[in-house]
Amino acid sequence: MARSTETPYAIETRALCRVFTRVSEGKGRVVRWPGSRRGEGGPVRQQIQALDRVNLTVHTGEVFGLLGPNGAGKTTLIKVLATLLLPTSGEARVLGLDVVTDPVAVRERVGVVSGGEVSGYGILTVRENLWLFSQLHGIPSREARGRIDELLRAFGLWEYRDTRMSRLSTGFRQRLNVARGFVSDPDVLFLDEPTLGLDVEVARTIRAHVREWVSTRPGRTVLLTTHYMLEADELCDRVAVIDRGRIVACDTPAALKRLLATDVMLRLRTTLPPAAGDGERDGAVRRLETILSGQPGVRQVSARLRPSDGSVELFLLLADDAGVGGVLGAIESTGGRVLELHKPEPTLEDVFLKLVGRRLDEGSNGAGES
Ligand SMILES: Nc1ncnc2c1ncn2[C@@H]1O[C@H](COP(=O)(O)OP(=O)(O)OP(=O)(O)O)[C@@H](O)[C@H]1O
Repeated sequence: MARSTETPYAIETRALCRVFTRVSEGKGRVVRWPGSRRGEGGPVRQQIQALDRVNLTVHTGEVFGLLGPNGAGKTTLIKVLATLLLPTSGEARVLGLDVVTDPVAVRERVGVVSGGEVSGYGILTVRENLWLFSQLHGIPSREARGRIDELLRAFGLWEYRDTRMSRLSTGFRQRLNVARGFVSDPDVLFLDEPTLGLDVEVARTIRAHVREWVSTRPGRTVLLTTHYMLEADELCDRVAVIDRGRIVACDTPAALKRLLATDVMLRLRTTLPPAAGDGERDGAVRRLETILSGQPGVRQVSARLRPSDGSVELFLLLADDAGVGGVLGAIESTGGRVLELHKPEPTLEDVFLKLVGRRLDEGSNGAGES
């Protein structure tokens, strides 16, 4: 298919689905693998709906964030868009090009960086690695040299330009990995958890570079996945919240936070009910959560035990202030004592909790397994 110059979208998906089949030993919920007999406990096939009817449009020039817990489907979406995986059904276009019928043309115009992986050759120096990638992309030598120097400086790698990659610390290898994504100056750059595990300063450098790249090179688009709220909030023009393969919300960070404008948020720290022994602590936390969920005006509760001091952190969303007294009374009735109480301004984390019903760091419990 020829490139469409009409589309204002860098990325467009319609009812995009991707299903994986996982074969595992032991008990499963779904289909028995042919050949195994009922009751034998043989291998079972499990269907995992990693992407579930995803409709998404990303405008040219946007930094667009996909925010979701582990297993939500973020990497799968990037792999489909970057033509590394075929969709099971639905449509996906990058720069107007269909990823299924026109994969080569898509690949010529996109770049992919996976923060968790380090690509490159240990035997080559930092500069040689970038040079190699520039030549694989067919960048004219002069242009490549200038760009590589720029990237070495922007990512704090200048000092190490002649050091073999194998001699670099993990953090510097990751910088090199992300810098590599910019060498070909792609029209669309997919960054899968670009700052995963990096220290705060390096993560900030990378975010600053992404911003600058998009603002100084018109027509460039970034789709990044993250489960760092701050990253999504600071860097992204728009954010799609993804959970179990589904997009549950998509808007600017500010508009997403406005979703909570009418709600009252409370963060509390309490003691555990005194009767709870070591082995019963988790049960006691869940009981407290259940009791509070039943209070008038309470829309959402999330409770977590703090291993450091055995206290309980509670996050509550209330319909209005009138529910606060009931919440405090309910905590006291369980024998718990309130140690701290805050009424904070909403963050993207709160939005996520409201939309998805659990915290981002609680994971996905297996995306859309059936
Ligand atoms: N090759 C595969 N085979 C079977 N299941 C897979 C495969 N790749 C991904 N999955 C499953 O699909 C779901 C979505 O995975 P995906 O890696 O896209 O999530 P994610 O949001 O990127 O999570 P993470 O942040 O942990 O990388 C998960 O349940 C995962 O176990």
